[in-house]
Amino acid sequence: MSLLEIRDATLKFGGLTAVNALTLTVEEGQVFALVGPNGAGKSTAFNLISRFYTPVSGSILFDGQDLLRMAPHQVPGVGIARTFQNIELFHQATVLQNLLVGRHRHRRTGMVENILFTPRVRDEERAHRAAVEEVIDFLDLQPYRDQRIAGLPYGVRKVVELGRALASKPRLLLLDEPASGLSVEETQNMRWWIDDIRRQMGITVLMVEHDMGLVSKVCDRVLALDGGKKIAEGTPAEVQSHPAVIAAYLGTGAISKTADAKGARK
Ligand SMILES: Nc1ncnc2c1ncn2[C@@H]1O[C@H](COP(=O)(O)OP(=O)(O)OP(=O)(O)O)[C@@H](O)[C@H]1O
Repeated sequence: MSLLEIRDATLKFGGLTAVNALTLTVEEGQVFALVGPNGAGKSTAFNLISRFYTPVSGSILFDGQDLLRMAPHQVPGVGIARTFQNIELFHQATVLQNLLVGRHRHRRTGMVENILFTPRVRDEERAHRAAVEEVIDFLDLQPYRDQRIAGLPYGVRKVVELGRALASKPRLLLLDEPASGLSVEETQNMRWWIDDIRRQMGITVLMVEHDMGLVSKVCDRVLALDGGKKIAEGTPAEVQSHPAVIAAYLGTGAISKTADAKGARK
């Protein structure tokens, strides 16, 4: 059974079909990318999986479970975590506190136990701390662990957001433009982390990304959208050289520029 199966999903905003009969299958252990020019429907597809939007037709199954029967707040509980195009963190809280938020889905103790700070609460707290410290080590966030988000550079915030998603120990990680706004060096680090997230942590990754250099290095499979429709699917090389993809990007120059820039630093 595939980990994620979207069948014929369509979403409209008024008269605009943002996602048009999208069919997509992500296998456990894959790193899969959704690409396409601006307005192609990539973020909308992500928001369908997160259940922020409900398709007018089609189905979405996660590990065989019908995601469309779930409310958005139930999605992390089945093992799906995500990052956002515009980083979503608690700016006045520290890195450690933000990562602890990621542990929310694993909390088993109730409000009364927490007020009384029972031994069960103390044990649970220790386990959450240990899980978060593991993520801090993995992402080299030790120098920032007690700093507030508000004072951190953009590139570090981006890593913290990734950390918050990882702290929930998901089976599927949705990354919305993980390289956007990052320097060449930070993008390189992101590449290693995505590789390690798959290899060491065994987490499946589905990402939206414009940087074709990053996509071609970390992804097994790529699906290209344009105008809400699938126009190509295959390996990064197959999709990049597909005539429909070249035509969709024609004029934006994005696909060749990003590939050239990353190729140069290889
Ligand atoms: N909340 C909304 N209300 C109305 N139209 C929307 C809404 N969100 C997105 N759209 C439209 O739906 C289409 C797909 O948008 P979407 O944000 O999914 O594209 P995208 O591929 O993620 O683009 P980008 O790469 O610029 O983020 C676009 O035409 C966009 O203007």
